[in-house]
Amino acid sequence: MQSQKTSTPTPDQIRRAPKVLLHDHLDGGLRPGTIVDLARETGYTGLPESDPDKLGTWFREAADSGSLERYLETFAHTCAVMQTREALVRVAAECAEDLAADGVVYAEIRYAPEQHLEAGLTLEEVVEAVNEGFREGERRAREDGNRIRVGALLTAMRHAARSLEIAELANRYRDHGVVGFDIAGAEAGFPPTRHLDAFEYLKRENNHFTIHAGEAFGLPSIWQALQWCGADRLGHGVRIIDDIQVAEDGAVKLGPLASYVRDKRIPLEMCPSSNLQTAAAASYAEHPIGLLRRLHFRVTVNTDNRLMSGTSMSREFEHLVEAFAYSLDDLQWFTVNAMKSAFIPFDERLAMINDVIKPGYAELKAEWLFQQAAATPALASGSATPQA
Ligand SMILES: O=c1[nH]cnc2c1ncn2[C@@H]1O[C@H](CO)[C@@H](O)[C@H]1O
Ligand SMILES: [Zn+2]
Repeated sequence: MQSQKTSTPTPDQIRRAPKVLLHDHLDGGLRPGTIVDLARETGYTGLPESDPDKLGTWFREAADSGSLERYLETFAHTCAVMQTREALVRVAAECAEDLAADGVVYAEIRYAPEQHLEAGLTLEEVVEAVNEGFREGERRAREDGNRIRVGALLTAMRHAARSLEIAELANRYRDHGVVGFDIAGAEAGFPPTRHLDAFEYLKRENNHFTIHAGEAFGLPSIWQALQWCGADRLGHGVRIIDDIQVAEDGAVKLGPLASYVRDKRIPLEMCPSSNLQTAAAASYAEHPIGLLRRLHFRVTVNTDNRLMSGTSMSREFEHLVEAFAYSLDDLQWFTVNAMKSAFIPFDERLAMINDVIKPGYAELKAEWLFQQAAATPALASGSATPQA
């Protein structure tokens, strides 16, 4: 009899598996229907479509542009409707609710407070509104029987000049819903060292940060993020592949930067679908995540922008299962990697791994046993005696 133990996880199992998300933009994950509602309520007339389904399609297609710069243009519409306290609370609450319904148990959601000041909110009011929304979403998730914990990462835009101010904001809200800092936006022409003062400040404060690096620009960006700025994690980091040589016989040689990233267990926040849209990778099967996972880099799987990529954590896992035949053990490995790399305290990360993630996967991994028993009713009724 063939064991089902190693069979491919089903979409339903993937959805029920506990998942951890470290790289997801608040302004890249709105429900299309919410964008339409908020545009009406706030008087924003610039939306390209007014029907939610068509608007969702518009975002996916417009973001499917082959360039990070064009991909980022779509955020003008989401940021436009996220300018009031009520809008931010709603978007954040729905974010937590949607992630929890998808089986995400821990998420770090990022956004750039400086992009939400157009209607007169202060930076503090933006952070407090988003925090309120996350708490509301966690509460609604509990009511629905789901469990999720959400922390915020404050992003500074790399083309702008407010990074030190945003880093100070992140530090001030450190024990109040904010768990770290990030820089995002166009990468080419805006190297991480442009914001060195912000990173040096956070290091002096013993605070945590990640840097978008190695997405639309290569090794120099990753090198700066790590060796000049001291990033705890890399947002994307896919281009680390440029420092890895695979010979025809399969022998692998890591260059000095790739060795450093692997040796120091630098977490890579990989976002496969987003990378296909910005042409940082050609297909799921060719995405560097396959090789990096085999080489035991500290790889994590993320959504980046659920709206623009029409994705979810479950969808990202499904794509990878299809491309690389990953098992539940592989999905657990990605999830434990992500939890180890989170910015919350060590004891909480450990409890999440031991008390939530491992038991969740253990339960899923045991399902084949019971499915098999149910599929052989003759044995259960005793009419067929198994041969010893
Ligand atoms: O993959 C990405 N690379 C770089 N920047 C990004 C990416 N996704 C979103 N943003 C940028 O981050 C801002 C704050 O959330 C978004 O408004 C968008 O401009
Ligand atoms: Zn991102």
